[in-house]
Amino acid sequence: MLRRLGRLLALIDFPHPAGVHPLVSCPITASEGCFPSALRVQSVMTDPELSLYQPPAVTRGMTVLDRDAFTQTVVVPAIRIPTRILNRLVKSLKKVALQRPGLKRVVDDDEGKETDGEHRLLLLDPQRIKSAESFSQEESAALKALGVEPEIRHYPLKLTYENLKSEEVLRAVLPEGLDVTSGFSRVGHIAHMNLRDHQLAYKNLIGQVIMDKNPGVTSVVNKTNTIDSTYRNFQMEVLAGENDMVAKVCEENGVSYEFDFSRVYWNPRLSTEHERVVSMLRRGDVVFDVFAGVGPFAVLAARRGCSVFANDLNPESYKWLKHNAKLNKVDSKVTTFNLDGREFIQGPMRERLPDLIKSSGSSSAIHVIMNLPALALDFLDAFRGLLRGGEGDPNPDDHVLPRLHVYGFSKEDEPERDVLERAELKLGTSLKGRSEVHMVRNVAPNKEMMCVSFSMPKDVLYGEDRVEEGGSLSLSLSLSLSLSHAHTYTHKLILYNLCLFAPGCSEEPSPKRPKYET
Ligand SMILES: C[S@@+](CC[C@H](N)C(=O)[O-])C[C@H]1O[C@@H](n2cnc3c(N)ncnc32)[C@H](O)[C@@H]1O
Repeated sequence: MLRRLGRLLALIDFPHPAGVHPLVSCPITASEGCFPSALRVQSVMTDPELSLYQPPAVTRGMTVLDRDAFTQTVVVPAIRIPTRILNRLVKSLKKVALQRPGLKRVVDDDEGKETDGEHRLLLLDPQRIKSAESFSQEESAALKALGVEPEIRHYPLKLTYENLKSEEVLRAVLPEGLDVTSGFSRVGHIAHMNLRDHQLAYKNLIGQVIMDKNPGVTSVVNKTNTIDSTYRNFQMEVLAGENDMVAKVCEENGVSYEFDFSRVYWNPRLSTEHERVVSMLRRGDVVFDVFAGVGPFAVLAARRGCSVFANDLNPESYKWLKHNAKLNKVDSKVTTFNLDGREFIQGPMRERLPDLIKSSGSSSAIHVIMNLPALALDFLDAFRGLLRGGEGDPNPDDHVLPRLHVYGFSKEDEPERDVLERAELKLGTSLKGRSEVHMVRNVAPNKEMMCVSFSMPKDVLYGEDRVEEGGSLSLSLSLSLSLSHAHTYTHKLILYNLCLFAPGCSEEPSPKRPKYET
């Protein structure tokens, strides 16, 4: 029967009515023998731009998901293969075989039934196979070698919601021409989306589709504000599924974390960065994690054999930080604090540093991690004069001093230079020759997340410039540094004029206006 249909199709090129997409066949509410539309396959086969699925018009603008409305019968090319060589040939034709979620690509052949199932049909991708000539040389050779005619048949295929990809469903629903991007971050059972304005009218349907199409996702949430809260957590709205925000994340390295995603900071895109920094640590090293969150650096470092002092201001992060240390059986290696970062540096860290510096050397090192990119660089002045006049050697070797890894966002053209200069400005000294800058990731158009790593200069820790909590930097020193680092004429001029009023500010000649800058 199918062969007869195929022959018929090869002869007829039906015109399709205006406004009807040539590929659109009939909704499945009609019987499978709904051939008038299936006959339009001729046009389908000649238009490479068309995708297999062209949604029924009733799906456009849908806001409550009606899965049945997506069902459709399309006609796809197929090749008839003797069952005994099926496996061999399917392997040779795998590049052109139809690939669809939940669909079998090898189906019974009506005629095969008559001949005791000696033949099956392999369904082919209509984008790749339009006629017998579409097969590649290798594919044609494989067919020839096994004695199979490359004759293309036409198979009416029932596509249901289950066989569609999420983009296909959303493209069918959302207004034509608008972006349907359905990307999300996965945090345990939660899919976390960031919908655009034009998608909001369809938000619950989008959530449901994401849940249907991604096994293991049982909750879909949408971010409802930008991440500008103190604790760096998102406000979110549940679009579909359960309202359980306590997620369990199992990382590839065998570490698990649990936390309430609605109340703490967690970014699945940082796992490479966590591993990069922790790979620099050695067993026996000491780590101070100033903005630890729920512990992705701290727990990983402790698992590597380091002693960790981890701090976070958010009481909820602190709770899960302790929980995660326990969960990963490193609670004896992680001491936790619930303090402001500056208090942590000037309190618990300051108390421990003299002894640690005394005992650190070739076998162990001290690391300080500061991952709060919007603000961490501003906390660096807390190290100025931190150990001045205290216990311990006031003149230790450079290599025993802490190594810092400080994160910062930059929107400048030269983000490496920008974050390094901001670090120098806050420390009141140059980091020339003792720092590295790493680009972590692009967080938004023209906004980079950077990490500056450097060994803390002795003169910062033991120098004069003790800055108490809430205190200000030495104005003259800051101005001198910024003046020597300013790149634009305007910037230089402002700083130069401020310097004139700051006693002790280094005297640089008045900046010259370059020709190209106004
Ligand atoms: C960007 S998150 C980083 C968390 C974790 N280190 C990571 O890599 O995923 C910054 C963390 O700093 C905490 N935080 C914000 N302000 C703080 C402050 N002043 N002192 C200490 N922690 C703070 C937030 O609660 C948040 O957990």
